[in-house]
Amino acid sequence: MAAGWRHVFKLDPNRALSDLALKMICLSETDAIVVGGTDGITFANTSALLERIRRYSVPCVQEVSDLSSVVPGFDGYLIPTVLNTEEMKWAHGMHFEAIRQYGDLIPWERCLLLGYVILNPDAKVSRLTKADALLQEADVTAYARLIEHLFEWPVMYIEYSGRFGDPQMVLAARKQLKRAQLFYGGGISNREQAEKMAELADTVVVGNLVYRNVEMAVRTVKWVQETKKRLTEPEQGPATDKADAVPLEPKDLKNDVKG
Ligand SMILES: CC(C)=CCC/C(C)=C/CC/C(C)=C/CC/C(C)=C/CC/C(C)=C/CC/C(C)=C/CC/C(C)=C/COP(=O)(O)OP(=O)(O)O
Ligand SMILES: O=P(O)(O)OC[C@@H](O)CO
Ligand SMILES: [Mg+2]
Repeated sequence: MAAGWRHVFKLDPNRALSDLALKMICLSETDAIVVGGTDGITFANTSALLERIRRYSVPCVQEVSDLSSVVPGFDGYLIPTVLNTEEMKWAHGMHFEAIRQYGDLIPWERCLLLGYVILNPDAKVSRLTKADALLQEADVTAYARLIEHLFEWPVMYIEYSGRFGDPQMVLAARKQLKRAQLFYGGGISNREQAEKMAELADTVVVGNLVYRNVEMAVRTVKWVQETKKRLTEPEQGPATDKADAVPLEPKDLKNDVKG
């Protein structure tokens, strides 16, 4: 579901967004919109936001943080699980309860597990989940290895929600992840920050900036996409002067033929 996402916006149903700002976000050419937040998320405000986003063709998924606010009709469902918490309910307790009650109704093929490592101790989500957010690089390395090799989860999410994170921490995760997709989110507010995290993470999440400066938020799409393009497309060498180029001999061509 999320494969190929380079940039996503996370919109909070508990915050006001004008029609114009929403239009700018939906037409920004971001890869997807994630609807979710930590507090004040209800069925009513989530469905109202989904209805407004559905005026546009951008893919839209819900990040489930509370079972009572799951709304049918999203393209997919992101299911967070927190690794660096000591409270079992945020790791898999609430998930167990959800599946115990509604297991027959869950569209599994449209659900994607996000393995959160929360690194900002002052974030709401950190306080909510009682995360041990004061980690060392070696801890992040270990969590990344756990996700990549033992759990074989699809996504590791480095979460700094509300403040820009330490690129060294993201790099520590990056070095371990080949199969799993790396999400980064937290405090992206300018070009330098967007480009830095786009160099390290597979998917960059922009949230609060939408509510502070929507024009700047829209520009992060281009900065992330251009950084990714620069990293994947080999640099063009100096143009060859055709007059100096040595023509291929028939034997060279023959050597190229397989079989
Ligand atoms: C019929 C139909 C559509 C069915 C779908 C059913 C479905 C998808 C079921 C899901 C099954 C399932 C296993 C659900 C899990 C249930 C659950 C409640 C799990 C708990 C998830 C969890 C660990 C939540 C903790 C909070 C968290 C990690 C939130 C992430 C989002 C986040 C950090 C947002 C930023 O929040 P914000 O408010 O913006 O914060 P700031 O103030 O810092 O900006
Ligand atoms: O809101 P910001 O700080 O941009 O963080 C984005 C996202 O990671 C929040 O879950
Ligand atoms: Mg927020």
